Amino acid sequence: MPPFDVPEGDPFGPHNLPYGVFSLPGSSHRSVGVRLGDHVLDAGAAAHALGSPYAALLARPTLNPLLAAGRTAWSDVRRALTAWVTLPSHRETVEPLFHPLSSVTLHLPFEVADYVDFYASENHARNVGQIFRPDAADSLTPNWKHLPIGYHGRSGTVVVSGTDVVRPSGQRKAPTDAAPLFGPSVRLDIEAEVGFVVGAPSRMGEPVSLDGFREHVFGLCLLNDWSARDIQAWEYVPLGPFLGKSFATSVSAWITPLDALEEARVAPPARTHEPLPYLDDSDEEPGGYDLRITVVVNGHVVSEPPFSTMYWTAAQQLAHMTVNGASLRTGDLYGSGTVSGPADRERGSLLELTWNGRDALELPDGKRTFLEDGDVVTLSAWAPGPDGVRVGLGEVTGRVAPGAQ
Ligand SMILES: O=C(O)/C=C/C(=O)CC(=O)CC(=O)O
Ligand SMILES: [Ca+2]
Ligand SMILES: [Mg+2]
Repeated sequence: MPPFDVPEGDPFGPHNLPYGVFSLPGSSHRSVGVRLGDHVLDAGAAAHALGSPYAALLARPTLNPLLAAGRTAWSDVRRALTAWVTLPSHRETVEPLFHPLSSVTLHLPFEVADYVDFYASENHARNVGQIFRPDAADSLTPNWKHLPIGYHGRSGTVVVSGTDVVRPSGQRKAPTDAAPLFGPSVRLDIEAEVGFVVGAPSRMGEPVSLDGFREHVFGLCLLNDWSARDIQAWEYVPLGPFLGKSFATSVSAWITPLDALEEARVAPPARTHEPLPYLDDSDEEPGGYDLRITVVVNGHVVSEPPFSTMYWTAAQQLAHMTVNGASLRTGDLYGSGTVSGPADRERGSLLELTWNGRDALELPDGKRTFLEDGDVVTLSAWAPGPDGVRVGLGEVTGRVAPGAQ
């Protein structure tokens, strides 16, 4: 059982060390935790016991102080943690500060400041374009290859993995309906995404360039952008997503630091249009990440979206988000946009997987177009790590609870 002896090849070995926030049974006290195997280390308690200068940053109920501390502190803390969980000399002190994962409650690990969601998968954008705008000349809008399209979402409804999602009610109007109807959504969907967590803030009026990505972004998580397609299709013209998406966004409990994902960096797809200079990453380090996502509905794998296929990178999204001088705050979260690969079973939404409900998925326990009450959706992912060992990205799960009638 000792966490020090985590099996070789474990995706949550000492090469990973994602951060979260946990509490123990019967206690409301929240602590910053670091995952090792199937245990969580009380990072603040370990820092205190070892007399670390980072004890004050880590002995907090949220990751925000650590996020705000910036890249040098992030690297120092990670180096220290790696030593604490691997050096035999620390074992006696640190080992009692681990708790089995099964015994703790995981919480939303940071206070979400602003939330932005992008639209960066070309496969997804083309699929949705064909479904929502079948009469348009091109499935991509004319701006798509020139800027990463996004919208500001609702940060107050970002919830941690495991939180039930109540089916939203709202207006819908199919082209065949004479007038709008009101009631619980009948086209509740998921969107498999990766969320990027901003740590270091920026100043208003000062855009963050592509190479500022690593200075400002701490790490990433998995994100499910729950979407009510019927509400969305009726409301979105001309200002974009609103109530069809603002009711809930789920994130994984573990934030994987960018430093754990060095081996996963890959070049994004070849650009078919030369971007404007502030988005031109041709001379930058590879901005893509090779993350392999799995989408599971009620225990059945329905899709395996490959994040490496995303056209716009997280660094380009950050540069675009701030090019007008908008500032970053600690705890800002931005979603990559739905991840859809080129193959049918690589699509990141039921909208695409069922082609707007036309082609039901045949699951072992029945057909599925959109989500039904009681359905459980789980996104998980891993990335290549050092020496062929995987970096586990944890999971984000949620159950659909019935809406108000
Ligand atoms: O093309 C549209 O009108 C709508 C697209 C979406 O719903 C996707 C969205 O939220 C962005 C994304 O996740 O890629
Ligand atoms: Ca989305
Ligand atoms: Mg959402």
